[in-house]
Amino acid sequence: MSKPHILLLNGPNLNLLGLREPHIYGSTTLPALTTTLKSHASTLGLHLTAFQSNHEGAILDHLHSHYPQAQLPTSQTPHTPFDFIIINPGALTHTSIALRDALLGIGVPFVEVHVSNVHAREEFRHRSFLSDRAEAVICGLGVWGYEVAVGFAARYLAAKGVLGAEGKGEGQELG
Ligand SMILES: O=C1C[C@@](O)(C(=O)O)C[C@@H](O)[C@@H]1O
Repeated sequence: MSKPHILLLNGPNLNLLGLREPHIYGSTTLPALTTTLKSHASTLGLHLTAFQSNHEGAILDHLHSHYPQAQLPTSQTPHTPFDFIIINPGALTHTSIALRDALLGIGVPFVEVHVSNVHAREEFRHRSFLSDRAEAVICGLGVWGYEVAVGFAARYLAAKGVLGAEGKGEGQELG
């Protein structure tokens, strides 16, 4: 069985992770985080690819690339289908019906991650256009939240039979 494909999708301004407002988002950069997550995913039997964009349309195009038959901009080639998505949509969380529609359109299960506790911040950050359709929402754990999401993805895919027993990785026999 080939490794299930997890997409790590980061939205606007998350390329500035580790640099922007470190008192809120910490000091880990996106490249460093991505390296850690790829290796964590691999230990769990998953193949993780990462995409970040500051452009809503580019994010939608990337999600649409799930469908090889979709009409994509000529510059974009189709990707292998995703089995699971870990998404931090940044500010698009609070504004983008188009992103919600794209995620629901491709029908791939996803977890919504926020580095900060959005509920302890400005009121406009309390609303999400995605949370009610997410398998889970993780917020306020710092960048560790992404690692938790990878662990969740492994368990979720194992429960669905997409990830073989050899790839479950985490956990131990009890009793
Ligand atoms: O860009 C971001 C980052 C964020 O998604 C987070 O990870 O905490 C929270 C959003 O409100 C904000 O716009």
